[in-house]
Amino acid sequence: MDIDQLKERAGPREFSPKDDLPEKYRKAATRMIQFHANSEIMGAYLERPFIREAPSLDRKLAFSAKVQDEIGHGQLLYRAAESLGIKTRDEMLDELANGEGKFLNCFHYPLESWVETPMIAFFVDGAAMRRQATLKQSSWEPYAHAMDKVCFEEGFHVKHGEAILYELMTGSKAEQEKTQEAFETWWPRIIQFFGPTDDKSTHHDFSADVGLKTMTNDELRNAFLNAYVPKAKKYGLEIPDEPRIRENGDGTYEVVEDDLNWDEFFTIAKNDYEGSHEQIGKRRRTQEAVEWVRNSMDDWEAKSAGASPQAAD
Ligand SMILES: CC(C)(COP(=O)(O)OP(=O)(O)OC[C@H]1O[C@@H](n2cnc3c(N)ncnc32)[C@H](O)[C@@H]1OP(=O)(O)O)[C@@H](O)C(=O)NCCC(=O)NCCSC(=O)Cc1ccccc1
Repeated sequence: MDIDQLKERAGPREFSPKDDLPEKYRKAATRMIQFHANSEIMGAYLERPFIREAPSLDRKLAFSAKVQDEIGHGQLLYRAAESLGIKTRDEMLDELANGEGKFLNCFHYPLESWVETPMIAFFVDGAAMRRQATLKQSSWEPYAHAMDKVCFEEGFHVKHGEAILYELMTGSKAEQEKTQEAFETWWPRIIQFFGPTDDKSTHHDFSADVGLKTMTNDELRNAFLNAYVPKAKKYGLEIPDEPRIRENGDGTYEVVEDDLNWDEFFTIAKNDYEGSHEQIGKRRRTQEAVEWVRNSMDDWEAKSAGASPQAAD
């Protein structure tokens, strides 16, 4: 199939490994799904310390389950990317560890205190849900299929983050003030979650033409603002003055996109931000620390393949 035929056929869950697809499509889908898989893993690394630091047993259990879910999503997505035949899962994991793998802007910043946890577990997860719900209609079937499980679990994550936000915003005055401070720091990054403005999005048009993406970055950003500005207010958070958010008079919102720091965003998108090196370094060290496990498994597999059936038993 050539690109024009593919564009004509493109639709929800239309393509799978049994189709003979042009390399341009397979590369574009790999770039997008690899980015997604990397983001799941790097998000889990930020949240992992809170398994220990959470203030109660229930919260520790919930964080433990969430981190495991996110790592599971990453693995599922590497498989969905691998099925395009461009890169193996191991190659993608190596790229993440050596700084070539790209991932979500929000996960290049440190997450240092408990009051910050709902910024990821409620707002970033809520933003992720918005986008992922649309990706259930993606044209690469293994990706759309993975989204069924990811969205199901992500729904619980958002509720978990919302419960923490509620607890903090109905807690002591100090907790409320610190949560507001965390919100002011994270809010612009969360708005940038949806990627560059449509006029600066280099990949959107092709991805939309071949059915990988179904909504633009700005459409999703606005849909998120419409749902989450009221939610933030409901819990007593004040929307910061910058970036300016316009209320359109019909219950919808828009951000003044020029108020956002796009230079910082694009530095992050290239893994060149100071925090990027720190987060990637953590991932690399963990991958190196368990190299012996991978090597033992490879040895075992090689030995099993060489052994007679009786010997393998
Ligand atoms: C929307 C976009 C991410 C980007 O649109 P496209 O049309 O593909 O690109 P576009 O031309 O608009 O951009 C130009 C350049 O800018 C890059 N860039 C863009 N945005 C970002 C960004 N935010 N951060 C950093 N870089 C960004 C982009 O890669 C490109 O760079 P390149 O030229 O390749 O070097 C799309 O790929 C997509 O839908 N991906 C699938 C969903 C997905 O990945 N979700 C992940 C979150 S899952 C999660 O959080 C779950 C969780 C929650 C809590 C805890 C743990 C886990």
